[in-house]
Amino acid sequence: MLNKQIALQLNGIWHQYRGQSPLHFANWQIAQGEQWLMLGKSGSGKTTLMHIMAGLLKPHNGEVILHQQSLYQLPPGQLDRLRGQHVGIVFQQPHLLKSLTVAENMLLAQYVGGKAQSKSLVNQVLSSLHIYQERHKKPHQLSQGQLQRAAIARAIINQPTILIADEPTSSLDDGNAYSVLELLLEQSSTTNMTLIIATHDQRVKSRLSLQYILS
Ligand SMILES: Nc1ncnc2c1ncn2[C@@H]1O[C@H](COP(=O)(O)OP(=O)(O)OP(=O)(O)O)[C@@H](O)[C@H]1O
Repeated sequence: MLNKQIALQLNGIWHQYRGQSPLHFANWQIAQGEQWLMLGKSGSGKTTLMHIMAGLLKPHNGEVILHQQSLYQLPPGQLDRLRGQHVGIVFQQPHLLKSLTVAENMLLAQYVGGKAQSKSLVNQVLSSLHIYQERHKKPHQLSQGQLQRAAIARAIINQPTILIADEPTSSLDDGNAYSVLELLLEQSSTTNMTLIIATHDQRVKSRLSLQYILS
């Protein structure tokens, strides 16, 4: 059997917001290319854990190991670099700069990620997500489905090895939800990108078999 490379590992993580009960998270080992669902009722800590996994929130305790590096033991500059190199994030609400067009948002993401700015790569990614025609539009000129696809394009433009998506389909109608989900799964399969989707969405649950459940 092939020995799959471990992409991300959580050991002994818990976090406590001021004045709240601590949130404890079970240990989790994720191999490169795996496609996981993160499930849990509202308030169970899904968004918190995604931020911890992505290097955006240091937990009170425990270790996040991303490609053999213990994230929060790194100095901030190195943590940012490692995150920029490996992790793409799709937030619940698309994070695009309102004053820039879709294509300009992608070019900015390349710049911020320390990559060469490449219009041809931007065009290729926008085409693969079926929003090439919308490249000169600003976020407020897009439909919800187009906006979410643009957010996915922004998250994958730097070819992350891990994509973390927080409720990526919850605001979409059935047609758009299925197409966004298929795009995420296809992107993950063709590039061996690890995929982690937090969701309440029944339409998503039936398509992924690996599940991490928050209690
Ligand atoms: N910045 C914060 N300050 C204080 N408490 C917070 C903060 N962010 C989240 N919480 C609390 O932590 C708990 C977990 O929140 P979190 O957003 O991670 O849950 P979730 O599972 O993503 O919820 P939902 O499915 O409703 O989005 C909740 O009780 C929430 O009120």
